[in-house]
Amino acid sequence: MQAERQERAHAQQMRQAVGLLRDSAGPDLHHLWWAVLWLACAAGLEVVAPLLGKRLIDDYLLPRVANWPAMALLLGGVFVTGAIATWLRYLQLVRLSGLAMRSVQRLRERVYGHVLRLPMAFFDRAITGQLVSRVTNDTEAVKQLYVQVLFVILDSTIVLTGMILAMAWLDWRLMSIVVATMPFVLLIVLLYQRLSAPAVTKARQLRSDINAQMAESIGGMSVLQANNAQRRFGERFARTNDDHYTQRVAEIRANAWLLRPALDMLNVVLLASVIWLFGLRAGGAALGAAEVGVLYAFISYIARVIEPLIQITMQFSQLQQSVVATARVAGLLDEPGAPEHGKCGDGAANEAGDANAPAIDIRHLDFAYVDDNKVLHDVTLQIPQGAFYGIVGHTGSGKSTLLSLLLRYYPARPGSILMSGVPLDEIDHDTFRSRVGLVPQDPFLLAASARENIDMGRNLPFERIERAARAAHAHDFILALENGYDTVLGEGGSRLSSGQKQLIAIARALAGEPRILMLDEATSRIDSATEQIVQEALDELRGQVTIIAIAHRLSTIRDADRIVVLNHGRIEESGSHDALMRIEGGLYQRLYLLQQLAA
Ligand SMILES: Nc1ncnc2c1ncn2[C@@H]1O[C@H](COP(=O)(O)OP(=O)(O)OP(=O)(O)O)[C@@H](O)[C@H]1O
Repeated sequence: MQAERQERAHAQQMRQAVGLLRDSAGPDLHHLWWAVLWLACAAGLEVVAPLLGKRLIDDYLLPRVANWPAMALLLGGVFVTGAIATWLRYLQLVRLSGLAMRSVQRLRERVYGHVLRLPMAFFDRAITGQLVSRVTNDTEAVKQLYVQVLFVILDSTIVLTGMILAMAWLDWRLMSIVVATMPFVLLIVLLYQRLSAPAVTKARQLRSDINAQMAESIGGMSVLQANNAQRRFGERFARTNDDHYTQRVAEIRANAWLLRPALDMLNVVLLASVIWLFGLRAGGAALGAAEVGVLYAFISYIARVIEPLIQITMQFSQLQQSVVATARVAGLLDEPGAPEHGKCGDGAANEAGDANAPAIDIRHLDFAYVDDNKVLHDVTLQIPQGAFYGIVGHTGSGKSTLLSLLLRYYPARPGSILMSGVPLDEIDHDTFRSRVGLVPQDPFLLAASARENIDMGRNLPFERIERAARAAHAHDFILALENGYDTVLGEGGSRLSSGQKQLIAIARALAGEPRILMLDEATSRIDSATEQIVQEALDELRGQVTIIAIAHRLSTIRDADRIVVLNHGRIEESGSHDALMRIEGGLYQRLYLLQQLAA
């Protein structure tokens, strides 16, 4: 049962790999046919060389016929066929390598493009290092499939077929001996596969784990060092690395102890059998001239017949690895992308919306990340255009979840959220993203200039970038940097303070000139002075932009038009700061007083 399941999984992986190979080759597929043609010609010429040698021995060397022109012609033939075969192999390699590299390039772009379009829910489960491994290492496996596996298997198969045909033509009985040994080769290969397959799969998985651990540790280095966890992480890494080594050794051992020696032995047995049969035929007498030529050709062929078989078998381990890797890439590509929005909506209405409708209209919204474990319960809320709304609540009360739904990171029930009167799921992607700006809790800066960080690939005119920076109160400190807007901010904006990073993130959001600005705890990491600057920036935007701010620090949203208090996913209270403070024993009042005490 288990074996059957494994077999089915393997067949499925193979189908996925072949499909991906075909797709990624795309318009270059004709190069493959040319490469196969060159390969067939080269292999054909290599089969001809021993026949010319046989002719030389049979017709001129053994009978001692000193026909120099004819002998030179045959020798020259051996040389020329070899030279042309080499040249054809070069041609096919150029085509196949080009095809393979362009395939990898195409595939990488496709995988990266697909990853960019995956819904946020996917990233809740994904491990960064493994994803990076898919895009870099696993796509490379496609090249291996083309250049190593496909090429060697094709080459060897063509050479093998040509040689068997030539041997059959020379002496079919001797050829049968050679062919009879082939099932043994197959048997050895199957045994090897069975022994090494678990180690191959495990080693791949462990390599991915090594990448994941490395990425995780580098990403969280400050936390790791602050907690003095280097030793534990080092030990965990060493264990994974050690397991990887063990699996690789198991794989190499199966190769070294079983595959190569068994196949080499088979080669020796085959040679011995053919020579022995010749001996029997001659019955102790000297061999006839014709037989010596045939023996020469057979020995030449046997030396080459086993090699393609070995080559084919040696590719199986590579084939296994590549198929597993390619199937993983195919699996990633099969992940459904984020839903397409606004396909059925009326474009014009979609673009404008209803100017009199609330900026955000949430109607009886329920939401669960998993099954029926609801995180939001029957949330109903209307946010007028140009209003400033604060959302507060205890940790885990559902604030970020609500924001994620407003940002369409997760699908809300159709029709449960409207933006300017248009259901959120009916607004097309570009309109939606141009309407909404986000300032996340973690500003996420690129290792690029201040200008690029604000622009974020949108190719905005510089005036707009500068206007946004001024509005976010970031302009002055950017100008104070050595190259102003062109100063590279370092990885993750390492050259800036937390507050400055946050201001850049606000400038980035404002540069899109959004109608709705969402702030997710944008002031949680900054000092009171910078918070003051952010507040000033928000004040200046009031009335022009609808602002929805999640804040742990209640001073940030104190002046909001309305503060919504969430408790266990329900709206518990809602009103202005003063109104909420008047609710004796109310949740907001308690939160506020607690913060005052702590301050
Ligand atoms: N991606 C997720 N998958 C599953 N459950 C989640 C996910 N994100 C949040 N939750 C759960 O949803 C609930 C609400 O979380 P949410 O992050 O919305 O709270 P919050 O009010 O923003 O908290 P905080 O103030 O700590 O940021 C929590 O119980 C949390 O465990």
